[in-house]
Amino acid sequence: MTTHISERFAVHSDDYKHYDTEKLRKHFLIENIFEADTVQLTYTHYDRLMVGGVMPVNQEVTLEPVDLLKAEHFLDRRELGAINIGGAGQVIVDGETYSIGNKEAIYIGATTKTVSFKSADAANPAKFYINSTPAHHAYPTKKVGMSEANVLQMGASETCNERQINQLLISSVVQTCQLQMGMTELKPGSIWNTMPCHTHSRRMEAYFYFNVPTDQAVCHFMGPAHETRHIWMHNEQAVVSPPWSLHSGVGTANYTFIWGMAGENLDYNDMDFHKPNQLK
Ligand SMILES: O=C[C@H](O)[C@@H](O)CC(=O)C(=O)O
Ligand SMILES: [Zn+2]
Repeated sequence: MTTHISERFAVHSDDYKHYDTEKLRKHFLIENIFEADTVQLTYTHYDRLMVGGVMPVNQEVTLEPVDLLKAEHFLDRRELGAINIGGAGQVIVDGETYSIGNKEAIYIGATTKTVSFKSADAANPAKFYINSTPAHHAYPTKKVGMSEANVLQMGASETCNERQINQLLISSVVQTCQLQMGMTELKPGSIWNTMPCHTHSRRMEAYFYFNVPTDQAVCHFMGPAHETRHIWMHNEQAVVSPPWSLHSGVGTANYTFIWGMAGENLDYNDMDFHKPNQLK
């Protein structure tokens, strides 16, 4: 069993505008989320949000403390959210087993000592996409399925942005210190997410795109509204959105993505909107 962890420092928007494709990808794109029987993590210095994935195949995979945290247990001063995008799985938290199926989430509170992940069937493994943030209060661990989620219908087919936003780890559903997570599903024929787009300098955000057909891609947009850039993304890749950046994408087919946020305010709606005809 292995943990792969890398560290990403924060970028200033004045620097970002001079980046070429390679440098943009190096600093913002996270290409490898799932590797069999491995904990894959990226420690970002955007609100210290960690982005990663666990895909248990042949064994139970344990979340082990990493040297970067200098903590006895991974979650001593952190909270964690996981959403399963694969087959049926289990998350074992301090000896208690939670069954987490496809599109289901679990919130794991700070001071938890042990966390491990299992798949029900190695031929159809669970894939837990993970976000973890610093936390200074221990809220209870809670499973959140689609029946507990707060579901929003957004957009319209005329503007190619008809989508369902499943707010899973949101303050009306589960108590967290700063983490918010959910999953947005684009309807067939709709390809634009988060359009009209927005910023929220109180919080950073990370997007994880999946259910992207192998011969298709998603063009993700970032930057201040007057200075946008794009990153072409493939299936099961994540992208970090700094507090100064909008985050929106257009696919060559419909797709699904998980959004996760950290920082100030647990108010999902406190966004500053940018109309399409204001973008540059
Ligand atoms: O701050 C909130 C996030 O950017 C996403 O939840 C937006 C989103 O899923 C969408 O509009 O499709
Ligand atoms: Zn946002």
